[in-house]
Amino acid sequence: MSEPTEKSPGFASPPCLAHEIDPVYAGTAAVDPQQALDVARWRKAERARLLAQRAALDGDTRKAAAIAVTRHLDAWLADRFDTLDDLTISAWWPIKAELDLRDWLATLARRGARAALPVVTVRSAPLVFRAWTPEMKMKRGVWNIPVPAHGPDIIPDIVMSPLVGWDRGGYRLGYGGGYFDRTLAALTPRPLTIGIGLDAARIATIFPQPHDIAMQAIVTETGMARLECDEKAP
Ligand SMILES: Nc1nc2c(c(=O)[nH]1)N(C=O)[C@@H](CNc1ccc(C(=O)N[C@@H](CCC(=O)O)C(=O)O)cc1)CN2
Ligand SMILES: Nc1ncnc2c1ncn2[C@@H]1O[C@H](COP(=O)(O)OP(=O)(O)OP(=O)(O)O)[C@@H](O)[C@H]1O
Repeated sequence: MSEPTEKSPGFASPPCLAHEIDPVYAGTAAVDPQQALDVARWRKAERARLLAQRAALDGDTRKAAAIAVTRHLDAWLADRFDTLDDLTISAWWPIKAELDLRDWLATLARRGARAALPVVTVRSAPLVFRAWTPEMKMKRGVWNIPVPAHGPDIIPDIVMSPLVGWDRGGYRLGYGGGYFDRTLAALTPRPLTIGIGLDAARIATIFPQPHDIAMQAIVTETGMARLECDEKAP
């Protein structure tokens, strides 16, 4: 499939922080419907390619990548926060060969922080988050993903989101539900956002659309990714 062309500036990676001041980048400018369709089609094919590439990795490679990621995350947290006390950090219950960070997530409670998982309560609406510990009773949510059966909705300080693909603008490709974008758009103040995935999942650009919200940092097994906007790095 050929790549969508960049007819409108709304489809290019915005220059750093341009989305804060320019309606084109802020997502309030008109979108060319044909181009939106082209991008959606292109993303579908890219997603399939990246998911197949990830699924083909052996389990040990994925496990090693997950451990490396948690080392980089710990270094980042230590650098950024004097203490983890009272921090709420959300991650995910792994599906489709995503990196499994659950052991690391479980250590957060012992370190004074709180782990959380995303929950789809309403289709095509923002995610909610619930506190998670390994002992907790779980139930099956959408796509059969286990979610905490009970507990109040909480708002994380840090939202870590799994990446199917990513680019150096900090933009992510997920499963196509738009859940993380909708969730981040709805949260004020916005939590810190960290995308987590494999180095090999990097693509030149995801052709960011007005609804796409860039991650402030991206961590892979090789470390904190260098992003085009240094200002975005937390
Ligand atoms: N492990 C994990 N948990 C997660 C996410 C994730 O990415 N990883 N999510 C992160 O978002 C949320 C679930 N995401 C979902 C994304 C899409 C669909 C869905 O129904 N997709 C449609 C196809 C959409 C399309 O291609 O346009 C489908 O399968 O029919 C469901 C849940 C919350 N939990
Ligand atoms: N803030 C929003 N409000 C309404 N619709 C949105 C919003 N953000 C994204 N969407 C819709 O969600 C759909 C999928 O978006 P996109 O391709 O960016 O998903 P994704 O980032 O890969 O998925 P996910 O975030 O679930 O991992 C798009 O059709 C988009 O219009």
